Amino acid sequence: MKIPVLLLCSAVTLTWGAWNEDGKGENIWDYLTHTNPAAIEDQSSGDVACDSYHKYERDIEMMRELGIDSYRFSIAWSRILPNGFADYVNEAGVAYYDKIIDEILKYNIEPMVTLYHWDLPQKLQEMGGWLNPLIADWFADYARVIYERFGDRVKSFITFNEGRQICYEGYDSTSKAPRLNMSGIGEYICAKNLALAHAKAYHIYNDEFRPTQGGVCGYTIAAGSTMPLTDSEEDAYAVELHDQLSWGLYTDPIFSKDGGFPKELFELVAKKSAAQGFPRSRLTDFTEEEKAYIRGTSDFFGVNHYSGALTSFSLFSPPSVVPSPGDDIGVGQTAPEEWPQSASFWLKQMPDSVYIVLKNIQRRYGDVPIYITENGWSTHEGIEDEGRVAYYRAALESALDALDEGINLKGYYAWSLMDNFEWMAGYTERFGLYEVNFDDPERTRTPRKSAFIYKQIIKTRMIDHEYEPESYVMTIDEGH
Ligand SMILES: C[C@H]1O[C@@H](Oc2ccc([N+](=O)[O-])cc2)[C@H](O)[C@@H](O)[C@H]1O
Repeated sequence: MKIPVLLLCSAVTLTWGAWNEDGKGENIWDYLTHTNPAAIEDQSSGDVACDSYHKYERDIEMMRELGIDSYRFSIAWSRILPNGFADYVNEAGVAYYDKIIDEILKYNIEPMVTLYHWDLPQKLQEMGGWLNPLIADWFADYARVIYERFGDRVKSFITFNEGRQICYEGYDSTSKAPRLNMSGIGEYICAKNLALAHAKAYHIYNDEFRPTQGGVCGYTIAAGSTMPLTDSEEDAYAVELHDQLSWGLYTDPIFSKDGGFPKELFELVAKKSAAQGFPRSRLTDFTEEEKAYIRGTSDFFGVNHYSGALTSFSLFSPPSVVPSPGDDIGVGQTAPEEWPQSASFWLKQMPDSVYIVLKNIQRRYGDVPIYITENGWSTHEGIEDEGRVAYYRAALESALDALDEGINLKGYYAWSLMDNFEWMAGYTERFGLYEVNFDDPERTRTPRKSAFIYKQIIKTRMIDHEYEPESYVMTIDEGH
């Protein structure tokens, strides 16, 4: 089957580097890597990383080599508002993103801009970060600046990248900055504040900017493909609870018919909280007014999808007596040995996984327009990346199966254009179509085998399993 033109094939990266240049303020990842380098697997930081800040011309050349038609990137809040507050706008930061946007548009590459990809200005963290309800207004002020400065040219905005990774990993575990483990409380407070922040940013776009700018504004979560371990009713319910916690907590308030948090999860947390002696539930409900304000505030459903697992109550082993979101649902997961393993412990290649996740989203929210805003595979260093090639071919085939069944899939973004600072894993896991040499001050980029395969898929709109690159020399095709 030929890939329809509506399925864009594009690549994505974060713009790391120049951490303290041209007026940028400190963010929570700068703070974490500088104050606690041991927290990062290779004790590295994003100070220079792939250095997109200085190498953006080469990056755009790579986009043209691949022939992509859209580029998703995030804006660093503290590059635009160094302290997080909108009283002062850093014009040098605005100028940097202006250059990228203008330059990619010249080559007919559409920007898709994420407002928040985990890099909170450190000053705001010191005021409680996503646990402080005032942050909804701080984020809305920031969003307004972004629409004002870039919305004349950017027609696709995403408010948040991955609610759960912001809230659970940052505030209920130590696996992402700011690493505040608030035992079954942090994630739920953060989730509520995030939903309100998103809704405010959406309403501002919708009311003040959409009438003249005419773009779209959406939300992106991470969702794995969950399948029941057995065909028992219990395991089907385990899948439902797992999806409620890992993404429904963030998307039901926006996309479900009635709004608000997922019902079963909400009731379970209330019951568990009472049994644990809490005088009130650890998950505080929205008011009816808030529910109505949040419901319907997304023009599309963005999903970052990588992996999947088999799910069951029988696989759960209680970690400890300390309250936690995982303990609230009591569901465990496993992935069979035979599924290919990437360089990341959490990423295995589940058969038909893109199809399964898209069907799960459709079952939950109907025919909402969906963008796969990230999808990719990690390897270690090296440009021979057969694992990534196999992964992309299978993922795109699985997306085509979903399209065939009428799933409203609008676009596909590969993660990532090039290797980058991979959070707690530092530079030990590589996701790039292009390899970056982090030992080289020039941060030379070299196309991997997967870059040639991806280019061929974009060019022919076909997935040809026999295709091999003729050489490892990349050129820009006419018209790009
Ligand atoms: C590799 C990219 O991962 C994205 O985040 C995740 C992390 C984990 C899962 N998961 O299903 O377990 C999904 C998405 C992140 O947005 C990006 O920055 C990269 O780190």
